[in-house]
Amino acid sequence: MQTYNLEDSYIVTPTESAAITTENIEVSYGSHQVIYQTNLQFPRNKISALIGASGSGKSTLLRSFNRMNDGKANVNGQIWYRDVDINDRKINVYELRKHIGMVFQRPNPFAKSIKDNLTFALKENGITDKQQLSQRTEESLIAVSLWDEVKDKINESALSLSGGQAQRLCIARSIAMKPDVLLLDEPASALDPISSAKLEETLKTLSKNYTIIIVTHNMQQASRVSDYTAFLHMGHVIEYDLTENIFTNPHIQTTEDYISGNFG
Ligand SMILES: Nc1ncnc2c1ncn2[C@@H]1O[C@H](COP(=O)(O)OP(=O)(O)OP(=O)(O)O)[C@@H](O)[C@H]1O
Repeated sequence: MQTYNLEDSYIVTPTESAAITTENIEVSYGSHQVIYQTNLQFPRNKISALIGASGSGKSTLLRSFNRMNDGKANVNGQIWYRDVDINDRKINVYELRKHIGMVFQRPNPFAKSIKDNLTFALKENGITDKQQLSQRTEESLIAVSLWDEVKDKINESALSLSGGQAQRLCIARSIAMKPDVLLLDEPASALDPISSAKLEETLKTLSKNYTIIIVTHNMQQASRVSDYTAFLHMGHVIEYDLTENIFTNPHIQTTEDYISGNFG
């Protein structure tokens, strides 16, 4: 692979107000540093994509935003969410994750009914009113365009759903808790193209009410779905800009080479 100057970067500050701002974030697994000096602002109610070759650090960076690296990696620097540094060790991680939810690569519904998948965490958080539980269930399923597909089998096992439906259920499960921010780590990589397209539509709709940060390997997906894109290379954010600019008019050679398929 061609050697690039990793200090060469082009990072914009979005004009919209930020939901999450990182300040000098660095992440290491033991002595292996995998994220370097990251300063990014992720705007509210927009979709931001993290792209880059395998091993560039996308998932590691994403996982810092709701403390999923705790116990695995050292994260230094600040991550601001509503004037709170969520990287502060004193933060209640359980509470934090009610505000910043995460959906993983493989759909992982609980082996419970569709309804129980959605109400489980709500009940754990003290919501017991049946009408309220039903309303949240319906709202969350409508938000991910799953309600019409499952409304007649809400008490059946979630394990009977297709991969695409199960992934949308997992997103519904996250938003049932009414978070602000949704982190998605390659949510479509295990889905067929039709389910993947449906998921992209869902994300677009959800971005009216949620801030979404998505890791994706799929550049077409990033260009279709996201408003902003950060390109990572060997743990460095090389370029961060409006998605349209990244894909049509990148400022840095490394970005251009990556998006034109010259490596990765
Ligand atoms: N739990 C871990 N322990 C040690 N090293 C890890 C761990 N997770 C990731 N790494 C290392 O951190 C670096 C970045 O990995 P990460 O998974 O964040 O990259 P990525 O860009 O998301 O890759 P991919 O697209 O393949 O998922 C890699 O060198 C990887 O081997």
